[in-house]
Amino acid sequence: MDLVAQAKKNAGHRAADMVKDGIIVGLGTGSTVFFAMERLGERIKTEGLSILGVPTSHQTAMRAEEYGIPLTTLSLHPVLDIAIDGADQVTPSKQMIKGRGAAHLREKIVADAAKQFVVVIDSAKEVPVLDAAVPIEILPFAYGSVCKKLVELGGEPVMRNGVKKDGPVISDNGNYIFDCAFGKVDDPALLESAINSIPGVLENGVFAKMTEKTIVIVGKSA
Ligand SMILES: O=C[C@H](O)[C@H](O)[C@H](O)COP(=O)(O)O
Repeated sequence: MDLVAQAKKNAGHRAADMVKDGIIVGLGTGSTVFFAMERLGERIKTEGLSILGVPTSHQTAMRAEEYGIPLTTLSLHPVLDIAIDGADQVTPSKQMIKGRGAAHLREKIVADAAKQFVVVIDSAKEVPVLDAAVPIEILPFAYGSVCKKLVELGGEPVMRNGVKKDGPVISDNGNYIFDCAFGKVDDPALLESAINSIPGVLENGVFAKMTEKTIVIVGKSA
């Protein structure tokens, strides 16, 4: 396992070890949170840990099945005790950009529903200022008018295309994903609200308003 994967595993396992018996856990999407889920699966088998997970993507639901983590829904459990998730960039004030895997719409819903948001990263994700392109989930019907408004906001929206599929990535919710560069983001909360105020935007990957309940775990590789 390379050093980055070791750091991700360390972060994921530390987050999973924070999980107490009998709680409801939001399960994010991505390579780092999958290490947390792997460890939760081990704890279920070896310690008899009893939890229910709320998955944020089809892939996470499949991984949960593989690791033996029982699942529930937000309709049955609208309040979660904890959500564990990865991120693409995180600042010292715990504002972040997420959505490399196009799962940020459900991830933000699940994080918002959780009392505590535990973010697991390796040190390459730590940045002084957010500057990555912001993933934005857009209703296909509205992508033209939304892109025009994003340009007016100072962004450069680029449709995310499939790797082993021609044409646009279609999210788990049936929508398009655009990656929109804004350069350095001086006020992430303002940008998050401005993007979401455009009709046709379902959600964007700036997570700037959950800092109080957020704990960031930066994994170590040794
Ligand atoms: O849509 C994907 C998510 O926001 C991921 O949590 C994020 O991209 C981090 O993924 P990874 O842990 O694989 O770097």
